[in-house]
Amino acid sequence: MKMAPVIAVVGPSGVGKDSVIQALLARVPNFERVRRVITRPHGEGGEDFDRVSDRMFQTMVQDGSFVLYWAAHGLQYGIPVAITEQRQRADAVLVNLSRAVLPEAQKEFRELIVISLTADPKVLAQRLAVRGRESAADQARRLGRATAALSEGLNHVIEVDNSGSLDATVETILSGLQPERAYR
Ligand SMILES: Nc1ncnc2c1ncn2[C@@H]1O[C@H](COP(=O)(O)OP(=O)(O)O)[C@@H](O)[C@H]1O
Ligand SMILES: O=P(O)(O)OC[C@H]1O[C@H](OP(=O)(O)OP(=O)(O)O)[C@H](O)[C@@H]1O
Repeated sequence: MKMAPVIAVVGPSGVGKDSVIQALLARVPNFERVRRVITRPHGEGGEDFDRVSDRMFQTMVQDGSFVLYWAAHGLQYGIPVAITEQRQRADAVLVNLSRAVLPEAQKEFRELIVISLTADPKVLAQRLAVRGRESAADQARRLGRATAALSEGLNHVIEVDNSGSLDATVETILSGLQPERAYR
């Protein structure tokens, strides 16, 4: 049975994970993205996700609705089991993950490609301010996690600096993926 790779896009808040995922989807026909389940408060938008209460999230954990879940920024995030069906039909499945869950994700998905985005700290601060999803205090807290290092033992990591244009980043990623598969 076909089981396409999972491409985890990771990096600090404001680095451009969602923008890069969207740009890759626009560029490559048979990539899909995972719709995450998040306990994000009403009024805070973001990518296309399923908003649930803390209580509903706990029920979903108990019901086995997630292949992976974690807590960050005072929120809970879950990756639904439907990711398996996506992997059966797509050429790759893109997902925004916490850097902290990558070892677990590699165990779970087996074929995991990590795109680790970086950007100059000043650029990060400016992008969070422009995005304006969180309060200034929350933005500052998010910037505090900016330097978290990736775990050892990840099989396939592509590090890309997204301080420049999104187009340049997407080209770099596509060339990085190129050796194994023809995505263009
Ligand atoms: N290469 C880029 N150049 C300029 N602005 C960018 C770039 N990548 C992302 N942005 C902008 O930075 C902000 C944060 O991007 P986002 O994709 O939400 O990051 P993340 O998901 O990592 O928090 C958004 O306003 C987005 O439009
Ligand atoms: O452990 P870390 O690698 O620091 O990641 C922590 C969380 O930050 C991101 O969330 P989210 O997409 O809600 O926030 P962001 O857009 O501000 O990065 C990411 O998806 C994780 O859930």
